Amino acid sequence: MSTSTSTEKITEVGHNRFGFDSRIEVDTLRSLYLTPSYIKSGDKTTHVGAPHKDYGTESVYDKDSNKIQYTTFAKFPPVRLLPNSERKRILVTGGAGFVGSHLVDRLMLLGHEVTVLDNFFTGSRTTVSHWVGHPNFEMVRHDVVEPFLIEVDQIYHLACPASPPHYQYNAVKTIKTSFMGTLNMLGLAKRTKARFLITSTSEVYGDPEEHPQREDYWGHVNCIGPRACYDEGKRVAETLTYGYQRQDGVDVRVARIFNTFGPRMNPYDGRVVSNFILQALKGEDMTVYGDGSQTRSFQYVHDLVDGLILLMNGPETRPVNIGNGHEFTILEFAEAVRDIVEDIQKEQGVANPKRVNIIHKELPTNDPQRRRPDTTRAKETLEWQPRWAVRQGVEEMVRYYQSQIAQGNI
Ligand SMILES: O=C(O)[C@H]1O[C@H](OP(=O)(O)OP(=O)(O)OC[C@H]2O[C@@H](n3ccc(=O)[nH]c3=O)[C@H](O)[C@@H]2O)[C@H](O)[C@@H](O)[C@@H]1O
Repeated sequence: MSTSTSTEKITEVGHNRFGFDSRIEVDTLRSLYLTPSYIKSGDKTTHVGAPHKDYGTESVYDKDSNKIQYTTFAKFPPVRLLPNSERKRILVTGGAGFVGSHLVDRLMLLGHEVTVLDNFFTGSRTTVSHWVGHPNFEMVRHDVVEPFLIEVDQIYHLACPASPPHYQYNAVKTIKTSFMGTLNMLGLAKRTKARFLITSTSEVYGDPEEHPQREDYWGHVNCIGPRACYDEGKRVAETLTYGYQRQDGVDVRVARIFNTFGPRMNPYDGRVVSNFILQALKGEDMTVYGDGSQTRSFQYVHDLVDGLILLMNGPETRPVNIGNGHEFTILEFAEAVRDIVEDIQKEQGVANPKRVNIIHKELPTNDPQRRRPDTTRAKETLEWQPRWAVRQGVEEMVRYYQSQIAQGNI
Protein backbone atom coordinates (compact mmCIF):
# COMPACT_ATOMS: atom_id res chain seq x y z
CA MET A 1 0.00 0.00 0.00
CA SER A 2 1.37 3.40 -0.92
CA THR A 3 1.96 5.81 1.92
CA SER A 4 3.57 8.43 -0.24
CA THR A 5 0.39 10.43 -0.94
CA SER A 6 1.35 14.06 -0.71
CA THR A 7 -0.16 15.50 2.43
CA GLU A 8 -0.65 19.09 3.42
CA LYS A 9 1.50 20.45 6.22
CA ILE A 10 -0.45 20.70 9.43
CA THR A 11 0.49 23.73 11.48
CA GLU A 12 -2.40 23.90 13.92
CA VAL A 13 -4.52 21.35 15.79
CA GLY A 14 -7.82 21.79 17.63
CA HIS A 15 -11.06 23.61 16.83
CA ASN A 16 -13.04 26.58 18.01
CA ARG A 17 -16.39 24.87 18.51
CA PHE A 18 -19.05 24.35 21.20
CA GLY A 19 -17.79 27.43 23.06
CA PHE A 20 -14.41 25.82 23.68
CA ASP A 21 -11.39 27.04 21.74
CA SER A 22 -8.79 24.25 21.61
CA ARG A 23 -6.57 25.54 18.81
CA ILE A 24 -2.82 25.23 19.38
CA GLU A 25 0.17 25.48 17.04
CA VAL A 26 1.68 22.08 16.32
CA ASP A 27 5.20 23.45 16.86
CA THR A 28 4.27 24.39 20.42
CA LEU A 29 3.12 20.84 21.11
CA ARG A 30 6.21 19.41 19.43
CA SER A 31 8.51 21.42 21.64
CA LEU A 32 7.08 19.43 24.57
CA TYR A 33 7.90 15.95 23.26
CA LEU A 34 10.77 16.52 20.89
CA THR A 35 12.75 18.00 23.78
CA PRO A 36 16.37 19.13 23.50
CA SER A 37 19.02 16.69 24.60
CA TYR A 38 22.78 16.30 24.54
CA ILE A 39 25.14 13.37 24.38
CA LYS A 40 28.51 13.62 26.09
CA SER A 41 31.41 11.40 25.15
CA GLY A 42 34.79 12.36 26.62
CA ASP A 43 35.12 16.13 26.20
CA LYS A 44 32.70 16.29 23.29
CA THR A 45 29.02 17.15 23.76
CA THR A 46 26.67 16.72 20.80
CA HIS A 47 23.25 18.23 20.58
CA VAL A 48 20.45 15.99 19.34
CA GLY A 49 16.72 16.53 18.99
CA ALA A 50 14.84 19.78 18.81
CA PRO A 51 16.41 23.23 19.13
CA HIS A 52 16.97 24.34 22.67
CA LYS A 53 14.13 26.10 24.42
CA ASP A 54 14.38 27.58 27.86
CA TYR A 55 11.61 25.45 29.31
CA GLY A 56 10.89 21.78 29.71
CA THR A 57 13.45 19.20 30.68
CA GLU A 58 16.91 18.94 29.21
CA SER A 59 19.00 15.81 29.44
CA VAL A 60 22.72 15.20 29.06
CA TYR A 61 23.64 11.57 28.56
CA ASP A 62 27.26 10.74 29.42
CA LYS A 63 28.16 7.73 27.31
CA ASP A 64 31.36 6.98 29.23
CA SER A 65 29.80 6.74 32.68
CA ASN A 66 26.37 5.66 31.35
CA LYS A 67 24.72 8.35 33.46
CA ILE A 68 22.00 10.78 32.49
CA GLN A 69 21.55 14.20 34.00
CA TYR A 70 18.19 15.95 33.83
CA THR A 71 17.72 19.67 34.29
CA THR A 72 14.21 21.01 34.67
CA PHE A 73 13.84 24.66 33.84
CA ALA A 74 11.80 26.85 36.13
CA LYS A 75 10.31 28.58 33.09
CA PHE A 76 7.17 26.93 31.74
CA PRO A 77 5.70 26.95 28.25
CA PRO A 78 3.44 30.01 27.99
CA VAL A 79 -0.23 29.11 28.57
CA ARG A 80 -3.33 30.99 27.47
CA LEU A 81 -4.60 33.45 30.06
CA LEU A 82 -8.29 32.67 30.49
CA PRO A 83 -10.84 34.66 32.47
CA ASN A 84 -12.02 32.81 35.60
CA SER A 85 -15.39 32.18 34.00
CA GLU A 86 -13.75 30.17 31.20
CA ARG A 87 -10.97 28.44 33.13
CA LYS A 88 -12.06 24.91 33.99
CA ARG A 89 -10.82 22.58 36.72
CA ILE A 90 -10.10 19.38 34.85
CA LEU A 91 -9.20 15.96 36.21
CA VAL A 92 -7.36 13.57 33.89
CA THR A 93 -7.04 10.02 35.23
CA GLY A 94 -4.20 8.20 33.51
CA GLY A 95 -2.81 11.64 32.69
CA ALA A 96 0.80 10.42 32.76
CA GLY A 97 0.13 7.78 30.10
CA PHE A 98 0.63 8.06 26.37
CA VAL A 99 -2.75 9.55 25.39
CA GLY A 100 -3.24 11.25 28.75
CA SER A 101 -0.01 13.23 28.53
CA HIS A 102 -0.94 14.68 25.13
CA LEU A 103 -4.36 15.63 26.44
CA VAL A 104 -2.73 17.27 29.48
CA ASP A 105 -0.36 19.27 27.25
CA ARG A 106 -3.30 20.57 25.26
CA LEU A 107 -5.46 21.46 28.27
CA MET A 108 -2.55 23.15 30.04
CA LEU A 109 -1.57 25.22 26.98
CA LEU A 110 -5.22 26.26 26.66
CA GLY A 111 -5.05 27.76 30.14
CA HIS A 112 -7.06 25.31 32.26
CA GLU A 113 -6.29 23.92 35.72
CA VAL A 114 -5.29 20.29 35.33
CA THR A 115 -4.98 17.57 37.94
CA VAL A 116 -3.38 14.32 36.84
CA LEU A 117 -4.15 11.08 38.68
CA ASP A 118 -1.88 8.18 37.84
CA ASN A 119 -0.54 5.10 39.61
CA PHE A 120 2.40 4.96 37.15
CA PHE A 121 1.80 1.29 36.34
CA THR A 122 2.15 2.03 32.63
CA GLY A 123 2.32 5.82 32.76
CA SER A 124 5.55 7.65 33.49
CA ARG A 125 6.32 10.82 35.42
CA THR A 126 8.58 12.04 32.62
CA THR A 127 5.69 12.43 30.17
CA VAL A 128 4.33 15.45 32.05
CA SER A 129 7.38 16.47 34.10
CA HIS A 130 7.61 19.72 32.12
CA TRP A 131 4.47 20.91 33.95
CA VAL A 132 5.48 19.99 37.48
CA GLY A 133 5.55 23.16 39.57
CA HIS A 134 3.24 25.13 37.27
CA PRO A 135 0.52 26.90 39.28
CA ASN A 136 -2.22 25.40 37.07
CA PHE A 137 -0.90 21.85 37.37
CA GLU A 138 -1.04 19.12 39.98
CA MET A 139 0.13 15.52 39.75
CA VAL A 140 -1.15 12.95 42.24
CA ARG A 141 0.07 9.38 42.56
CA HIS A 142 -3.19 7.57 43.12
CA ASP A 143 -4.83 4.36 41.99
CA VAL A 144 -8.38 4.92 40.72
CA VAL A 145 -9.56 1.68 42.32
CA GLU A 146 -9.61 3.79 45.51
CA PRO A 147 -12.00 6.76 45.80
CA PHE A 148 -10.57 10.23 45.25
CA LEU A 149 -12.12 13.50 46.39
CA ILE A 150 -11.62 16.77 44.54
CA GLU A 151 -13.73 19.65 43.21
CA VAL A 152 -13.72 19.63 39.41
CA ASP A 153 -15.75 20.72 36.37
CA GLN A 154 -14.71 18.00 33.92
CA ILE A 155 -13.32 14.47 34.31
CA TYR A 156 -11.47 12.72 31.52
CA HIS A 157 -11.29 9.12 32.75
CA LEU A 158 -8.48 7.41 30.84
CA ALA A 159 -6.83 5.29 33.55
CA CYS A 160 -6.36 1.67 32.45
CA PRO A 161 -3.49 -0.28 30.87
CA ALA A 162 -4.21 -0.40 27.12
CA SER A 163 -1.59 -2.57 25.47
CA PRO A 164 -2.49 -6.29 25.23
CA PRO A 165 0.67 -7.56 27.05
CA HIS A 166 0.18 -4.94 29.80
CA TYR A 167 -3.52 -5.46 30.36
CA GLN A 168 -3.12 -9.25 30.32
CA TYR A 169 -0.19 -9.09 32.77
CA ASN A 170 -2.60 -8.81 35.69
CA ALA A 171 -6.03 -9.53 34.26
CA VAL A 172 -7.88 -9.26 37.55
CA LYS A 173 -6.36 -5.84 38.24
CA THR A 174 -7.35 -4.70 34.73
CA ILE A 175 -11.01 -5.62 35.31
CA LYS A 176 -10.86 -4.06 38.76
CA THR A 177 -9.42 -0.84 37.31
CA SER A 178 -12.14 -0.66 34.66
CA PHE A 179 -14.95 -1.44 37.06
CA MET A 180 -13.90 0.11 40.39
CA GLY A 181 -12.03 2.99 38.77
CA THR A 182 -15.02 3.95 36.65
CA LEU A 183 -17.40 3.52 39.59
CA ASN A 184 -15.26 5.86 41.71
CA MET A 185 -14.93 8.48 39.01
CA LEU A 186 -18.66 8.37 38.22
CA GLY A 187 -19.36 8.79 41.93
CA LEU A 188 -17.11 11.84 41.91
CA ALA A 189 -18.89 13.20 38.82
CA LYS A 190 -22.26 12.69 40.53
CA ARG A 191 -21.19 14.56 43.67
CA THR A 192 -19.43 17.45 41.92
CA LYS A 193 -21.83 17.58 38.94
CA ALA A 194 -18.77 17.44 36.70
CA ARG A 195 -19.10 16.30 33.13
CA PHE A 196 -17.60 12.81 32.77
CA LEU A 197 -15.86 11.38 29.70
CA ILE A 198 -14.64 7.80 29.57
CA THR A 199 -12.19 6.50 27.00
CA SER A 200 -13.64 3.20 25.91
CA THR A 201 -12.20 1.19 23.05
CA SER A 202 -12.82 -0.45 19.71
CA GLU A 203 -12.20 -3.68 21.63
CA VAL A 204 -15.81 -3.54 22.85
CA TYR A 205 -16.63 -4.82 19.33
CA GLY A 206 -14.36 -7.86 19.92
CA ASP A 207 -13.55 -9.81 16.74
CA PRO A 208 -16.24 -7.99 14.74
CA GLU A 209 -18.68 -9.64 12.38
CA GLU A 210 -19.67 -6.26 10.96
CA HIS A 211 -17.25 -4.13 9.02
CA PRO A 212 -16.59 -1.24 9.41
CA GLN A 213 -17.77 -0.97 13.00
CA ARG A 214 -20.61 1.43 13.79
CA GLU A 215 -21.50 2.47 17.31
CA ASP A 216 -24.79 0.56 17.22
CA TYR A 217 -23.02 -2.77 16.60
CA TRP A 218 -23.17 -4.81 19.83
CA GLY A 219 -19.92 -6.64 19.31
CA HIS A 220 -18.52 -10.17 19.30
CA VAL A 221 -16.45 -10.67 22.44
CA ASN A 222 -15.21 -13.91 24.00
CA CYS A 223 -16.05 -13.25 27.64
CA ILE A 224 -13.61 -15.89 28.93
CA GLY A 225 -10.69 -15.28 26.53
CA PRO A 226 -7.37 -13.64 27.43
CA ARG A 227 -8.52 -10.24 26.11
CA ALA A 228 -11.76 -10.32 28.10
CA CYS A 229 -10.28 -8.52 31.11
CA TYR A 230 -9.96 -5.43 28.93
CA ASP A 231 -12.87 -5.87 26.50
CA GLU A 232 -15.42 -6.87 29.12
CA GLY A 233 -13.90 -4.39 31.60
CA LYS A 234 -14.56 -1.54 29.16
CA ARG A 235 -18.00 -2.91 28.28
CA VAL A 236 -19.05 -2.94 31.93
CA ALA A 237 -17.49 0.53 32.35
CA GLU A 238 -19.78 1.77 29.57
CA THR A 239 -22.74 0.03 31.23
CA LEU A 240 -21.94 1.78 34.51
CA THR A 241 -21.57 5.11 32.73
CA TYR A 242 -25.04 4.92 31.21
CA GLY A 243 -26.41 3.57 34.50
CA TYR A 244 -25.27 6.75 36.24
CA GLN A 245 -26.67 8.82 33.41
CA ARG A 246 -30.12 7.22 33.64
CA GLN A 247 -30.35 6.88 37.41
CA ASP A 248 -28.53 9.98 38.61
CA GLY A 249 -28.51 12.32 35.65
CA VAL A 250 -24.70 12.36 35.39
CA ASP A 251 -23.59 14.22 32.29
CA VAL A 252 -21.59 11.58 30.38
CA ARG A 253 -19.56 11.17 27.21
CA VAL A 254 -18.19 7.89 25.81
CA ALA A 255 -15.32 7.77 23.30
CA ARG A 256 -14.56 4.45 21.61
CA ILE A 257 -10.95 4.83 20.62
CA PHE A 258 -9.44 2.88 17.72
CA ASN A 259 -5.72 2.06 17.46
CA THR A 260 -3.76 5.20 18.21
CA PHE A 261 -0.05 5.92 17.99
CA GLY A 262 2.40 8.74 18.55
CA PRO A 263 5.37 10.02 20.51
CA ARG A 264 5.56 8.96 24.18
CA MET A 265 4.19 5.51 23.44
CA ASN A 266 6.10 3.29 25.79
CA PRO A 267 8.76 1.68 23.55
CA TYR A 268 8.32 -1.64 25.35
CA ASP A 269 4.54 -1.74 25.52
CA GLY A 270 4.36 -4.35 22.79
CA ARG A 271 1.87 -2.67 20.49
CA VAL A 272 2.42 -2.92 16.81
CA VAL A 273 3.39 0.65 15.87
CA SER A 274 6.07 1.04 18.53
CA ASN A 275 7.36 -2.49 17.91
CA PHE A 276 7.68 -2.00 14.14
CA ILE A 277 9.31 1.43 14.29
CA LEU A 278 11.86 0.37 16.90
CA GLN A 279 12.65 -2.89 15.14
CA ALA A 280 13.23 -1.06 11.85
CA LEU A 281 15.34 1.64 13.53
CA LYS A 282 17.50 -0.88 15.35
CA GLY A 283 17.92 -3.07 12.27
CA GLU A 284 16.10 -5.99 13.91
CA ASP A 285 13.59 -8.36 12.31
CA MET A 286 10.07 -6.94 12.22
CA THR A 287 7.65 -9.33 13.92
CA VAL A 288 4.34 -9.81 12.11
CA TYR A 289 1.99 -11.98 14.13
CA GLY A 290 0.21 -14.65 12.08
CA ASP A 291 0.23 -14.21 8.30
CA GLY A 292 -0.31 -10.46 8.67
CA SER A 293 -3.68 -10.47 6.88
CA GLN A 294 -5.49 -9.06 9.94
CA THR A 295 -6.29 -5.36 9.57
CA ARG A 296 -6.12 -2.26 11.74
CA SER A 297 -6.66 1.46 11.10
CA PHE A 298 -4.22 3.77 12.84
CA GLN A 299 -4.83 7.31 14.01
CA TYR A 300 -2.29 9.86 15.15
CA VAL A 301 -2.59 10.99 18.72
CA HIS A 302 -3.28 14.67 17.91
CA ASP A 303 -6.42 13.68 15.99
CA LEU A 304 -7.59 11.65 18.96
CA VAL A 305 -7.04 14.53 21.39
CA ASP A 306 -9.01 16.82 19.05
CA GLY A 307 -11.84 14.28 19.08
CA LEU A 308 -11.81 13.86 22.87
CA ILE A 309 -11.97 17.60 23.48
CA LEU A 310 -14.79 18.07 20.97
CA LEU A 311 -16.73 15.19 22.51
CA MET A 312 -16.26 16.51 26.04
CA ASN A 313 -17.50 19.98 25.09
CA GLY A 314 -20.08 19.03 22.47
CA PRO A 315 -23.67 17.81 22.82
CA GLU A 316 -23.36 14.11 21.83
CA THR A 317 -23.97 11.74 24.77
CA ARG A 318 -24.08 8.45 22.85
CA PRO A 319 -20.84 6.47 22.30
CA VAL A 320 -18.68 7.94 19.53
CA ASN A 321 -16.00 6.11 17.53
CA ILE A 322 -12.78 8.08 17.24
CA GLY A 323 -10.34 6.61 14.78
CA ASN A 324 -8.83 6.85 11.33
CA GLY A 325 -10.55 5.02 8.47
CA HIS A 326 -7.35 4.20 6.56
CA GLU A 327 -7.19 0.41 6.92
CA PHE A 328 -3.97 -1.58 6.50
CA THR A 329 -3.25 -5.28 6.72
CA ILE A 330 -0.54 -5.70 9.33
CA LEU A 331 1.83 -6.98 6.65
CA GLU A 332 1.20 -3.88 4.51
CA PHE A 333 1.75 -1.74 7.57
CA ALA A 334 5.09 -3.43 8.34
CA GLU A 335 6.24 -2.71 4.78
CA ALA A 336 5.06 0.89 5.00
CA VAL A 337 6.91 1.49 8.29
CA ARG A 338 10.06 -0.08 6.86
CA ASP A 339 9.89 2.23 3.82
CA ILE A 340 9.34 5.33 5.95
CA VAL A 341 12.26 4.50 8.25
CA GLU A 342 14.52 3.88 5.23
CA ASP A 343 13.45 7.19 3.65
CA ILE A 344 14.29 9.07 6.83
CA GLN A 345 17.63 7.31 7.17
CA LYS A 346 18.51 8.21 3.56
CA GLU A 347 17.46 11.82 4.17
CA GLN A 348 19.83 11.79 7.14
CA GLY A 349 22.73 10.69 4.98
CA VAL A 350 22.76 6.90 5.39
CA ALA A 351 23.56 5.88 1.81
CA ASN A 352 22.23 2.32 1.85
CA PRO A 353 20.14 1.69 4.95
CA LYS A 354 20.05 -1.99 5.93
CA ARG A 355 16.77 -3.56 4.78
CA VAL A 356 15.33 -5.35 7.79
CA ASN A 357 13.53 -8.67 7.41
CA ILE A 358 9.88 -9.22 8.11
CA ILE A 359 9.38 -12.45 10.04
CA HIS A 360 6.20 -14.15 11.25
CA LYS A 361 5.33 -15.15 14.82
CA GLU A 362 2.35 -16.86 16.35
CA LEU A 363 -0.93 -14.93 16.24
CA PRO A 364 -2.19 -14.09 19.77
CA THR A 365 -5.43 -15.84 20.87
CA ASN A 366 -8.62 -14.01 19.86
CA ASP A 367 -6.68 -11.36 17.90
CA PRO A 368 -9.40 -9.45 15.99
CA GLN A 369 -9.26 -10.17 12.24
CA ARG A 370 -10.54 -6.82 10.97
CA ARG A 371 -10.95 -3.41 12.48
CA ARG A 372 -11.96 -0.09 10.95
CA PRO A 373 -14.14 2.59 12.49
CA ASP A 374 -17.26 4.01 10.91
CA THR A 375 -16.85 7.61 12.02
CA THR A 376 -20.08 9.02 10.55
CA ARG A 377 -21.38 9.88 14.01
CA ALA A 378 -18.25 11.86 14.93
CA LYS A 379 -18.45 13.67 11.62
CA GLU A 380 -22.14 14.53 11.96
CA THR A 381 -22.31 15.44 15.63
CA LEU A 382 -18.82 16.81 16.36
CA GLU A 383 -17.75 17.83 12.85
CA TRP A 384 -14.61 15.82 13.59
CA GLN A 385 -12.50 14.07 11.00
CA PRO A 386 -8.93 12.79 11.23
CA ARG A 387 -6.42 15.13 9.59
CA TRP A 388 -3.09 13.36 10.01
CA ALA A 389 -2.03 10.85 7.38
CA VAL A 390 -0.44 7.73 8.83
CA ARG A 391 2.83 8.60 7.12
CA GLN A 392 3.01 12.04 8.76
CA GLY A 393 2.47 10.52 12.19
CA VAL A 394 4.91 7.66 11.67
CA GLU A 395 7.60 10.09 10.47
CA GLU A 396 7.22 12.18 13.57
CA MET A 397 7.29 9.11 15.81
CA VAL A 398 10.46 7.85 14.09
CA ARG A 399 12.19 11.15 14.88
CA TYR A 400 10.96 10.97 18.47
CA TYR A 401 12.33 7.43 18.96
CA GLN A 402 15.59 8.39 17.26
CA SER A 403 16.11 11.14 19.83
CA GLN A 404 15.13 8.77 22.65
CA ILE A 405 17.68 6.21 21.41
CA ALA A 406 20.35 8.92 21.12
CA GLN A 407 19.61 10.05 24.67
CA GLY A 408 20.07 6.52 26.02
CA ASN A 409 16.43 6.23 27.07
CA ILE A 410 15.82 3.19 24.85
O1 LIG B 1 -6.51 0.57 19.84
C1 LIG B 1 -7.48 -0.18 19.93
O2 LIG B 1 -8.50 -0.04 19.27
C2 LIG B 1 -7.40 -1.23 20.95
O3 LIG B 1 -6.71 -2.33 20.45
C3 LIG B 1 -5.39 -2.53 20.74
O4 LIG B 1 -5.18 -3.90 20.50
P1 LIG B 1 -4.59 -4.38 19.13
O5 LIG B 1 -5.32 -3.84 17.97
O6 LIG B 1 -4.44 -5.85 19.19
O7 LIG B 1 -3.18 -3.62 19.15
P2 LIG B 1 -1.70 -4.09 18.86
O8 LIG B 1 -1.15 -4.86 19.99
O9 LIG B 1 -0.97 -2.86 18.46
O10 LIG B 1 -1.80 -5.10 17.63
C4 LIG B 1 -2.32 -4.74 16.37
C5 LIG B 1 -2.12 -5.91 15.43
O11 LIG B 1 -0.74 -6.06 15.15
C6 LIG B 1 -0.30 -7.36 15.50
N1 LIG B 1 1.10 -7.24 15.99
C7 LIG B 1 1.39 -6.64 17.17
C8 LIG B 1 2.69 -6.47 17.57
C9 LIG B 1 3.73 -6.97 16.77
O12 LIG B 1 4.95 -6.87 17.07
N2 LIG B 1 3.41 -7.58 15.60
C10 LIG B 1 2.12 -7.73 15.19
O13 LIG B 1 1.88 -8.28 14.10
C11 LIG B 1 -1.29 -7.89 16.51
O14 LIG B 1 -1.33 -9.30 16.50
C12 LIG B 1 -2.58 -7.26 16.00
O15 LIG B 1 -3.13 -8.02 14.99
C13 LIG B 1 -5.04 -2.26 22.17
O16 LIG B 1 -5.30 -3.33 22.95
C14 LIG B 1 -5.81 -1.21 22.81
O17 LIG B 1 -4.93 -0.21 23.24
C15 LIG B 1 -6.91 -0.54 22.14
O18 LIG B 1 -7.97 -0.30 23.02
